[in-house]
Amino acid sequence: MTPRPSSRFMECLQYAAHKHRDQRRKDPAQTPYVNHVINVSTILAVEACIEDEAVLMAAILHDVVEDTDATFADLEALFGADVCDLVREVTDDKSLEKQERKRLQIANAAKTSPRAKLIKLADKLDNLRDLLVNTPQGWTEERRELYFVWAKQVVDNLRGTNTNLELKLDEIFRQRGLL
Ligand SMILES: Nc1nc2c(ncn2[C@@H]2O[C@H](COP(=O)(O)OP(=O)(O)O)[C@@H](OP(=O)(O)OP(=O)(O)O)[C@H]2O)c(=O)[nH]1
Ligand SMILES: [Mn+2]
Repeated sequence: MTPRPSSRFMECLQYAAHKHRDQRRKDPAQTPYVNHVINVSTILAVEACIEDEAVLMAAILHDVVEDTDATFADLEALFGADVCDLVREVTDDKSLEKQERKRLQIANAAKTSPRAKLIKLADKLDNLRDLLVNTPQGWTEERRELYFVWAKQVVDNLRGTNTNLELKLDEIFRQRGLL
């Protein structure tokens, strides 16, 4: 029988689409924000062949606490502690200065659990694929280049997690002369 998405997974999609409904990405086309989280979960399912449903659900929810009014308590009540804890692992503390958040992403990457590392790798892969073809609104070329350099530092601390995703990221870093 053809597998179908679980009700839990569908509820995640619906919840993320609702919470991110007024947000747009920074690309010139102002893509709906939810496209990004769908991309991240799809990268994990299709390109990394991940079947761990909590990981695929957490990928859909990975920016919902960082960027909307959703709380970890909401996620735990709706989707359970396992999914909630994964989202917690990949959520930046928005109360910190931006430079400190960027530094912590590099430092914390190595300490993250293997399942959360998968989400972080797919997140960076989607952001970098976008940056290869778009310059976010208001960004200079230099800022775009610095994002590639910073993302490589994060990815370097996530290695040994998924060969396929790491090969695809390395292809991008090679293209940008960083490898
Ligand atoms: N490439 C790209 N990025 C965009 C776009 N729109 C929003 N973003 C987000 O912008 C972040 C990078 O911009 P920065 O200036 O470094 O960070 P900031 O959003 O905290 O100011 C990425 O977050 P991140 O911390 O790297 O990851 P995450 O927040 O997605 O988890 C990415 O998700 C877009 O159109 N293209
Ligand atoms: Mn993201």
